[in-house]
Amino acid sequence: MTAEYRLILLRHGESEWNAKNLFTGWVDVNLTPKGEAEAVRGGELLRERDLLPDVVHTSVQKRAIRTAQLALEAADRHWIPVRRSWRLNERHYGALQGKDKAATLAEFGEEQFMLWRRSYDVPPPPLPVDDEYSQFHDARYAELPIELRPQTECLKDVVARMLPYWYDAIVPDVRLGRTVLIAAHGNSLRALVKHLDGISDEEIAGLNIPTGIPLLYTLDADLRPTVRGGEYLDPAAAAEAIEAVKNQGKK
Ligand SMILES: O=C(O)[C@H](O)COP(=O)(O)O
Repeated sequence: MTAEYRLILLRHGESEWNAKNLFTGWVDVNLTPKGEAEAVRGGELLRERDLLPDVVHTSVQKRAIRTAQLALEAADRHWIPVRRSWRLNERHYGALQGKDKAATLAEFGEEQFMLWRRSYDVPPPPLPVDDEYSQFHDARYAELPIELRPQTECLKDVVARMLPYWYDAIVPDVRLGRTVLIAAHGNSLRALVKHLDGISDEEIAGLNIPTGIPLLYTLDADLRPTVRGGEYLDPAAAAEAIEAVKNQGKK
């Protein structure tokens, strides 16, 4: 019989900087009340579908951590083991961190804006380590060798730093037959989806992940998705929210 494993991806709920339309990256902003409600709804969807996580993996950023906590509370799974890694953090947005998306689009034009936002291998300019929006000296990265602390990243960089965690920390949980919840970010989840679905470097530009809606992947014995793209637990809300993410900056 073919083994089937369950993996649930959850982008954090709306953050304060999502609401303000600012590039965020590694800046540690909180959830808005709407984002908190999205996280709770995400947990309710898990409970309704009997997809109760056995273990949760999060980034070290509070919008993902709090989303996981709120979702697990709503699913009555407060008690499950938690693991966190900087490798699940949002893409470091370099010098764009703290900048308004619409103003950046107006200043640099659509081509450059989309290159920075969605190209696979073009990072934004680096963020100086002493910039007000730099996290280079943040306590949570104190044990991270300085050569691993990014000052900017493209999606290709995120794939490279995320995959070791996937293979070494998440896959062993999946292989044990646990229902694994990953609470992370738009671009760290795009990196994982690219890997799982075998999406090309070009095609990945068109993939957007909405906040707060669980995305279920069922994986076969070789950890390949049985359904390419997985299944959003609220497909109608996901479709609408994906359009909104795609058009950020254009309003
Ligand atoms: O870091 C950010 O600004 C967002 O979380 C992701 O933004 P993006 O959809 O513009 O890449």
